[in-house]
Amino acid sequence: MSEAAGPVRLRANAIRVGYRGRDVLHDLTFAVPSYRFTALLGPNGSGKSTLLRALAGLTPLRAGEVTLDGLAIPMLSRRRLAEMISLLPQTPRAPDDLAVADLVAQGRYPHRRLFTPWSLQDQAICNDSMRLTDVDGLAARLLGRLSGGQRQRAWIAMTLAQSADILLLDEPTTYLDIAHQLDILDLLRRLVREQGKTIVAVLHDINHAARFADHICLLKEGRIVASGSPRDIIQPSHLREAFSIEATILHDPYDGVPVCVARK
Ligand SMILES: Nc1ncnc2c1ncn2[C@@H]1O[C@H](COP(=O)(O)OP(=O)(O)OP(=O)(O)O)[C@@H](O)[C@H]1O
Repeated sequence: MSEAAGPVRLRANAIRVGYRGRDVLHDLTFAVPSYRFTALLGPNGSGKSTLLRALAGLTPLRAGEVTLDGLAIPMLSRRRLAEMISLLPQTPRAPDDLAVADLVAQGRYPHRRLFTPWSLQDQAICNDSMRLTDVDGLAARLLGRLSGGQRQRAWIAMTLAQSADILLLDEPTTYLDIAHQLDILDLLRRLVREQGKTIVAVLHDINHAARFADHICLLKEGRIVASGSPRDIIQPSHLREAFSIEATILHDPYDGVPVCVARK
């Protein structure tokens, strides 16, 4: 169930990850579908953030390996990895007195060389990233003076400015109002369709995953319980197994997308 049907660039092979004495991911294998938008869903504590960090090469593995284009991640330099993979963590940190434009410019660091001046291309990419995330009007504002949602969009802009092929996003819609949630999810889908990005995003909203993702990977207690298309995964049996909920699956009369109505 965990194998992707299409091409695969990023792959976790039987990875075991833990903190102190406890394993959190148990010999988990996951082939990230390339050029697709994958949603990671699962209950709190099921290991979604841990898996995302492991895919980004930021977590020591107790067993197994993560490979990018067939190479184990430790074989790649930090710079090379950052050119290929951009991670937006769940709670990113930056000084409150940093301006939005300066945060977004940080995204360019893997592409910059010592003594190379900031280029027009760097600036154009940052401007584009801010425009796409609707923070271009906030470029001069300090992070500490933004709302939670504005700050989250600034971080997404920084993640985009990195120009990586693979984006790993931990709860990118947190703090966003419904219109901005839909904007960001639509943007992610367009980045996949129009720019050939590969995206894995931790989402908590089953219906957003059903509507926007091409692929859903359902985690429970550090294991993948189901992985496949939204239609295959948004099923009462899978949702019961992962979340212990009773779900009724309807279909949006407008476009037929599955809609989950959940009860305990
Ligand atoms: N730095 C850490 N030190 C110790 N335990 C940790 C650490 N980070 C995560 N854990 C534990 O690992 C397990 C998986 O956590 P993880 O954050 O990956 O889950 P998650 O599915 O992303 O959860 P959530 O939906 O709540 O964000 C949890 O039991 C958590 O308590």
